[in-house]
Amino acid sequence: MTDIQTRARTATDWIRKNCPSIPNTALVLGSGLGKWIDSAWIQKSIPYADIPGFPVSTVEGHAGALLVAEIKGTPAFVFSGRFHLYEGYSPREVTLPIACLGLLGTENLILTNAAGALNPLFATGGLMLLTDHINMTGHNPLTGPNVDDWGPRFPDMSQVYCPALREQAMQAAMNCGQRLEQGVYVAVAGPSLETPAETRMYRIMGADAIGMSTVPEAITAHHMGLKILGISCLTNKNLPDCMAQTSHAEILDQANASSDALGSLLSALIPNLGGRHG
Ligand SMILES: O=P(O)(O)O[C@H]1O[C@H](CO)[C@@H](O)[C@H]1O
Ligand code: HPA
Repeated sequence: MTDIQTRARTATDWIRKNCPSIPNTALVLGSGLGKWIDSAWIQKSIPYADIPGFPVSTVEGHAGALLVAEIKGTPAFVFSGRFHLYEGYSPREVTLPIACLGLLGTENLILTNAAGALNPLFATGGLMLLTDHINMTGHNPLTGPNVDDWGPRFPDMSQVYCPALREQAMQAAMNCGQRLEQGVYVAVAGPSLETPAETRMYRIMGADAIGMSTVPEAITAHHMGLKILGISCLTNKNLPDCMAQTSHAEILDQANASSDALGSLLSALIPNLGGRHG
């Protein structure tokens, strides 16, 4: 067994023993995107530091706790805080919580993030559904010996973001009267933000939004057969010809401001996802 397999199994066994239920849906909250979760929905909040084998969150805006919640009556795991490559974690460590979900048998995974808008038509504060991604991190969480029990050596990536979940998300947005853009997310390693020349390159490559997360998680989840939905909150415009300065503080402020819109969308969507636990 590889070290990461052992850590994932240890963490999974611990979660199984210590959580009142194993929900069929899990949500990863991006930077500053957790304000909408009603404290009354949280059955249990487990600091990552309590889960053996788990990394700990080091970035502001990422609380670092696994919440066992009921979102409008539907059970969900909420990862309040994620891990990024720039924190110094290996690609496998960054996605360890996702591997645990695969081992627990959770079926639906919603990945959210704060991202810069590369598409000039997308507004700051808006939400974008991921139709696809480009991995420019220079890393892949599946590097190294393949864990055959988890998935194939060469996973097909022709459809990472589940079309049926996307359709349901579009429907939920319509029901909430919300605009939901659709586009391609490019992941970079960070932590430095992009230069105008880099921004121009990513736009020419076909990306609509840019961030430093989500893609490693989506690769691991897809490898293990989870159904994935990705939603970016567009916290800043990232346009090469009128590049405005930005900072993590500004990104967090905008994520906070947009968090209620994300919350309305997810509260409308999650109860309709269905599956093992409804
Ligand atoms: O992708 P999330 O975790 O939302 O965070 C985004 O916000 C941070 C930059 O401010 C980066 O970590 C970027 O990836
Ligand atoms: O403009 C950005 N670039 C990279 N990551 C980000 N996360 C939020 N905004 C950005």
